[in-house]
Amino acid sequence: MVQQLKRVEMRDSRRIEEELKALYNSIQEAIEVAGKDGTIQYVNPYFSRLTGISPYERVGKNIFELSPEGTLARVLRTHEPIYAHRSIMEECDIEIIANAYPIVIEGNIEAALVVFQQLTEASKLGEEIVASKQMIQALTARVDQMASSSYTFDDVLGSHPDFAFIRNKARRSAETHSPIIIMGESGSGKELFAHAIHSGSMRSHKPFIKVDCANIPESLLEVELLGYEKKSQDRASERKLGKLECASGGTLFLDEIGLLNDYLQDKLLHILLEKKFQPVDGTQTIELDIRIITATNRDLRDMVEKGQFSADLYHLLNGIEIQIPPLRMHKEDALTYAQSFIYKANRKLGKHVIGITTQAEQLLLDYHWPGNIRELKKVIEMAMDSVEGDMLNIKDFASLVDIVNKTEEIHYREPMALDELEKRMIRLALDRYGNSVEGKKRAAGVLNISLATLYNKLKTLEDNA
Ligand SMILES: Nc1ncnc2c1ncn2[C@@H]1O[C@H](COP(=O)(O)OP(=O)(O)OP(=O)(O)O)[C@@H](O)[C@H]1O
Repeated sequence: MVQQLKRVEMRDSRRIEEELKALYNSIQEAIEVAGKDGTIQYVNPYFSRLTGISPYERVGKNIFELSPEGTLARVLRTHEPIYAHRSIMEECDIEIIANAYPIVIEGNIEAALVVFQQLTEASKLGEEIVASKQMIQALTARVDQMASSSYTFDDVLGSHPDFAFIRNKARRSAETHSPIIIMGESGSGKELFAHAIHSGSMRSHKPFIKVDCANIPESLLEVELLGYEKKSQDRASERKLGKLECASGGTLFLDEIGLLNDYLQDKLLHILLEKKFQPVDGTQTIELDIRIITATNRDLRDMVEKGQFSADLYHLLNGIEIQIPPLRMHKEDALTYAQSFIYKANRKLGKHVIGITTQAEQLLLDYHWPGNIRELKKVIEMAMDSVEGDMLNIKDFASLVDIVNKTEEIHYREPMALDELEKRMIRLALDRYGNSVEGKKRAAGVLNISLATLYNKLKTLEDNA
């Protein structure tokens, strides 16, 4: 019975041996096996084909002598497998990539086996592709972080009821999936609103990508949006990611959409309808997953009526319309903005300005701000450059004084409370003749009141300020 069992075992192990030999012989990878003392026991036919070394030249030699730093010798020393190891096989001067394993029986290392291939251009390319993919993933994560918007609704200052109403509307619309058109004069805060809407949306952790339709030449805008793929003769392809793809998962902000030419309006319309696109000269189809926010300081509806803008595209983009009021319609907020710009400029310039004199504040409130909040920012920054004390005063806003004085005349065509009119006239006269005693005398003369009355009125104005 025992004899019978032994015969069966031997037959089985011979069968396994033969199966392994057939496998090793047919495999298109080089195999080499060394015993625990380093003696090479076996090389398969592919090993000889690849290296030009026959089994007779190889088997029986010791791997610790032939290649002490090679993978087989290292596995025999460490008992640990090695994966995807690149090296030059010195005996035949070919670059190889190898996996090596210990053969362990009942806890003891008995041998080691290495399987390797020549590192061809194709496999090198494969490795490079994997490395490139990893790099792209890392870069995409970085782009997501960098491109992601850093402005929120907390940065959108202003408490005038009309302005607060619009901000609330924008805040609510952020939570929807609708495309949004932001309209408003230049410098009124359209881009800031777009950032805040993105930050308040479900896409906030994804990129916020801006395309400035005004500043990119028409001829480049298509590539800017769609990207391109260029195949050269050596089949290596050059690819530039378009903004539509960069914004994937996030928000694409198309600034000055009114400047998009007919061809691109049409193209954008089809992309939005089909929800996919191909890069310029490319064959690959890319699915579209973005929210579009557009901005314009033009009257798009009027452009549609005049046939200057595609009606279909307008309706597609106009899910929710946000109309930002110009600063002159919420002038009271000018002082809040001014204070925040002073705070930022203090930090930038290392100054310690604490505010604005009442007279200068009045100037800011009187000015009509055609360039809106951006212009106010610039005016404050210029004043911060010249200021000497800790308060911005009227002479830090010299450029505005003349304009305000000229436009006052236009303002006074509108009816207003008599005490407001009196206050403005007194200020106008003092701005013109100065605050010295001599200046006040001349101002009183022009206003047709006594110097004492002027002093009394100034005192009352000061008390009420
Ligand atoms: N409500 C606000 N609170 C604080 N700062 C604001 C506000 N609105 C705009 N700003 C600031 O004013 C400047 C101009 O704003 P923004 O660029 O958003 O205007 P815009 O309408 O997009 O201008 P344009 O039409 O010229 O592109 C920016 O520095 C912005 O941060």
